[in-house]
Amino acid sequence: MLVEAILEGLGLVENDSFDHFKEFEDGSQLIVANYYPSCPEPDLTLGMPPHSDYGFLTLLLQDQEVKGLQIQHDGRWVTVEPIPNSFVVNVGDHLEIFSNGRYKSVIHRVLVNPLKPRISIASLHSLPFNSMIRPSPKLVSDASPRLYKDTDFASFIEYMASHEHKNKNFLESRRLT
Ligand SMILES: O=C(O)CCC(=O)C(=O)O
Ligand SMILES: [Fe+2]
Repeated sequence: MLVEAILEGLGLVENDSFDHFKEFEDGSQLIVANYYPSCPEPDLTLGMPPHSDYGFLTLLLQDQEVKGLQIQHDGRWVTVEPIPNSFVVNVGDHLEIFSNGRYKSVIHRVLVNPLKPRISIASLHSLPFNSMIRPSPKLVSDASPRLYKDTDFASFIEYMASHEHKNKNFLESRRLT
């Protein structure tokens, strides 16, 4: 549903939607359970450092009681208040690449709480692990040149094993300019 709406919003439904839908239906899902112990000195550390998610979309179930997730917006960190019975939906690197920059992968981090531990569950969705992710050809033109290199899981592993990740994030490593 979400992916359909996004493809429609990008103007791709009438053109090559069937190929895309099929690939997404056969796509990958990675579930991550995060546990952040309480920390007596929360100003000295982070639960999770700033990053963007590898994948197309992340559905995140936040702890209902203990906040901690922050997104970077206009150069500031903004706390994402937990909303009962709802998922936070994050745009990941693959959607930024696929949409040739029309959607922006969101940088986020997690603070720790001085008194209570926090739990979150993230479900990362993308194309199959062996698929190549590239800007949709329909979104590349003279007016909107291709911004990202081809990207697959192997390139992510290569990046993680390299020294590059100390200097820039994965998405930056895929930029052509
Ligand atoms: O714990 C959270 O709220 C966010 C977790 C997260 O960013 C991740 O698992 O990638
Ligand atoms: Fe994340």
